[in-house]
Amino acid sequence: MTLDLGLYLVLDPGLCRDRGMVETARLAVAGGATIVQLRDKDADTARLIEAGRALRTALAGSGAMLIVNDDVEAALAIGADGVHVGQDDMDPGEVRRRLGPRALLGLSVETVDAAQRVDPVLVDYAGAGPVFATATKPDHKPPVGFAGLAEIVRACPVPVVAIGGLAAGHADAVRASGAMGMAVVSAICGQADPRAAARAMAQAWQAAVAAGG
Ligand SMILES: Cc1ncc(COP(=O)(O)OP(=O)(O)O)c(N)n1
Ligand SMILES: Cc1ncsc1CCOP(=O)(O)O
Ligand SMILES: [Mg+2]
Repeated sequence: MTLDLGLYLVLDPGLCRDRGMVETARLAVAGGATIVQLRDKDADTARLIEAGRALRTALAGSGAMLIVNDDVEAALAIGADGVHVGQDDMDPGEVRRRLGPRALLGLSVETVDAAQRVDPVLVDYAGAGPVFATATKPDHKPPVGFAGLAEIVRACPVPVVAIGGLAAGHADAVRASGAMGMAVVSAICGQADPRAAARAMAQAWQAAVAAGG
């Protein structure tokens, strides 16, 4: 399966509220999300596995990839397409060793220096940001803005998905930075109509790609 970072949904169970992560993901993928990340910072491995298996079943046949945040053991048990880790999580070499060669490995990069250190033999894509300050991740690093994002993209040897405070209206600027997609939490999770929200973002992204080449 080809990696399409275009519209990358990062789930947050709190923001999904009563609709839940599975239904939010299903609607977002119906609207055009290409990747779904299971991110539940309060869940232990057993709970992640339960949630991830339900997500995997719901997304089967949709073409969307399933990535698990932070937890390699859960990703393996779920049969997910990959794992996303940050600079302060597990070493990418160790993640790759435990994951095996086929699964995707995403790594967060918040600075040009971190982007330059990405090993493309181990890492498949980078999540760069936050572009803007966001309440979704209270412990985020300083925002990089679009100029900082462009510098990170230039320095990074793997495709970059931008994250942090993004909405449909940012598609042109994100694309102009050289990033290959937009990762979002609150622009989809907890929205009254996650499918419509995802569709608006996916269409904005596709229009930005078509306009910019
Ligand atoms: C696509 C994407 N990019 C960045 C992150 C942030 O990862 P990390 O820095 O490890 O922070 P937590 O998400 O674990 O709080 C991400 N999850 N996804
Ligand atoms: C997980 C993560 N990593 C950097 S910012 C962020 C949260 C992005 O959430 P939102 O799209 O609601 O700003
Ligand atoms: Mg992490």
